[in-house]
Amino acid sequence: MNILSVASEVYPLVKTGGLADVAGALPAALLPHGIRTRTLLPGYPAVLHKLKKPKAAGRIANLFGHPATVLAAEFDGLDLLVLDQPALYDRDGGPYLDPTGRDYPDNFRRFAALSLAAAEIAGDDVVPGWKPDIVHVHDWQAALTPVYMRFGSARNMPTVLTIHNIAFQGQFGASVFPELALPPEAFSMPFVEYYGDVGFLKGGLQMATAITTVSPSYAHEILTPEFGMGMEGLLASRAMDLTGIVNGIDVDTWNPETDPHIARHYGPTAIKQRAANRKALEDRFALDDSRGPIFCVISRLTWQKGMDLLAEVADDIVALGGKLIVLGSGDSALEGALMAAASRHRGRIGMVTGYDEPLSHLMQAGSDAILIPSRFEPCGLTQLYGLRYGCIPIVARTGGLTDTVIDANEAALSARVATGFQFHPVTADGLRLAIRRAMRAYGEPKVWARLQNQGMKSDVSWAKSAERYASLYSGLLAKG
Ligand SMILES: Nc1ncnc2c1ncn2[C@@H]1O[C@H](COP(=O)(O)OP(=O)(O)O[C@H]2O[C@H](CO)[C@@H](O)[C@H](O)[C@H]2O)[C@@H](O)[C@H]1O
Repeated sequence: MNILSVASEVYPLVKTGGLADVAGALPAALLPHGIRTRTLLPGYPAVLHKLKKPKAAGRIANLFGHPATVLAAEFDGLDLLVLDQPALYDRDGGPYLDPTGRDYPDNFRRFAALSLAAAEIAGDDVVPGWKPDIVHVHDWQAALTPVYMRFGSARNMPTVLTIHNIAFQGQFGASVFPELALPPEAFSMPFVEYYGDVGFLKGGLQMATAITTVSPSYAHEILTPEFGMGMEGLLASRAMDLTGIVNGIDVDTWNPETDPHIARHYGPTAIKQRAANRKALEDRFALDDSRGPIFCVISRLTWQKGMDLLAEVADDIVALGGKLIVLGSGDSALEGALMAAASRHRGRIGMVTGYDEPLSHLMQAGSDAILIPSRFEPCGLTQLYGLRYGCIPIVARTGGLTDTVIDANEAALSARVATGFQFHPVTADGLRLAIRRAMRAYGEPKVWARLQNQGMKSDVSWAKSAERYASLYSGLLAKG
C-alpha cells in the first residue's frame, strides 16, 4: 500500500513541535505492515540545504501563478517529495513566522499550495509512475488537500486528516477565497466557509474520509465545547469517522543507551548512571549540587502548556528543596516571569530560552522529573520521552497525558504499574500538590526507582499505534 503523507514540518528536516516528530517517525513504523509512505513537505531553505542529490520528480506548471518543482529525495530513511517553489517558501525565518516572529501574510497561499500540490500528485500524473492509495494529511496546513481532491481527479481516493492540535485551525478572511483556485460552490457550509470566513481545518474535517487525533481521550474531549474550539458540532456530525490513536516515539532517536547528546549512556538496569547526566545539567544551568530532585520543563511557553502555573509554583519548588530547569520560548510575558524566577533563585532555577534539540535530550537524561501542566494536550510527547529516560512525568490529567501516564496512587503502586503523577484540576494548587507528592516519593529511593523502572519498561514505541493506522488504512481501502 502506498501512502502520501502531507505535513508542514517533518523531523529531522524541520521541526517547531510535535507534529514534526510524528510525521518523521510514523513512516518507518508502518513499513513492517507493508505500507510505504512518501512524505510531501514544503521546500523551505532549511530543508533544501539538507537534501543530498534531490531529483526533479515532477513539475506543476502553475501553482498560484508560478511553476513549481516536486523534488524526490531520501533522507534518514524517509522517502520525501519536496515542493520547491521559491516565491512561497524561500524566506528568512521559520516555516510559519518571519524573522520578527510574525505570521507570513501569505500563509494561506503557502499552505493552500502545499495542499493543492498534494491533490495534484494524488490525482494527476505529476510524479510519473507513482500514485498513492490513500492521502494522509496533518493539521490545518495540509487540511485543504481533501477539499482540492474533491474537485480534482482524485475525488474517490480515501483521505485521512490527523488533528494534532485543534487550537490551530487556519482561519482566514473571506477575501482570500478567490485566491484559492476553488470553485465558487466551495465557499459554503459543506466545504470551507466558516462563519463567513475561510477555515482550512474546517474544510478538511468536512471532506476527509476519516479523521484521527493523537489520543483516545482527546478524541472524546474535542466533542465537547470546552475542548472543541468551535469544531465540536462538526466533529459530532462526523463522530463515526473519528478515532484517537495515541502517538508513539522514535525509540532509536530517543534511546538513553545510545543517545549522542547525553553525557553518560544508561538503561533500565543501570539507572544509577543517570547521575553523570544530572551533573552535566547542573553545570550547564549553573545549579548548585544540593540533593533535591531536579524538575525540568521542555515546552513552548504558552497558556496551553500551563506555563503561567509553572511560574506561580517556581518559588515553592525551591522552598521544598527542589531545583527547576526550563527550556523553551514563546509568550514573552511568560518568558519574563520564568526568567525573573531564575534570577530570584540563582543556583536553584535555571532557564535557557530558545529551541535546543540536543539540550532537550540531556534534560530528559539528567532531570528527575518532567513537569507538564498543560490545560489541554492532544497527546504530548515529552512525557513519553520522560518515561523512556527514567525522568518521571508529572502531568495534568488531560488528553493524551491521561492515556500515557499511570498515576502513582496506592493501587497502582502496589500493582507495580505506576509510572508518574497526574493532577486535576489544572491549577497552581493542583500542580503544587502533585509536586509535593513527587517530593515524598523521591524521599523513598525504592519507590522512586520502581517508578523509573516501570516507566522505562512501558512501551512508548510506535508499534501498537502503527498497527492501528494500518488497520484504519486497510478499512478505508476495503470500503472502496
Ligand atoms: N525549546 C525546545 N527545545 C527543544 N525541543 C523542544 C522545545 N520545546 C519543545 N520541544 C520539543 O518539541 C516537541 C513538542 O511536542 P509536544 O507533543 O509536547 O507538543 P506540540 O504542542 O508541539 O504538538 C502537538 O502535536 C503533538 C504531536 O501529535 C502532540 O503530541 C501535542 O499534544 C500537540 O499539542 C517535543 O519533541 C519537545 O521535546
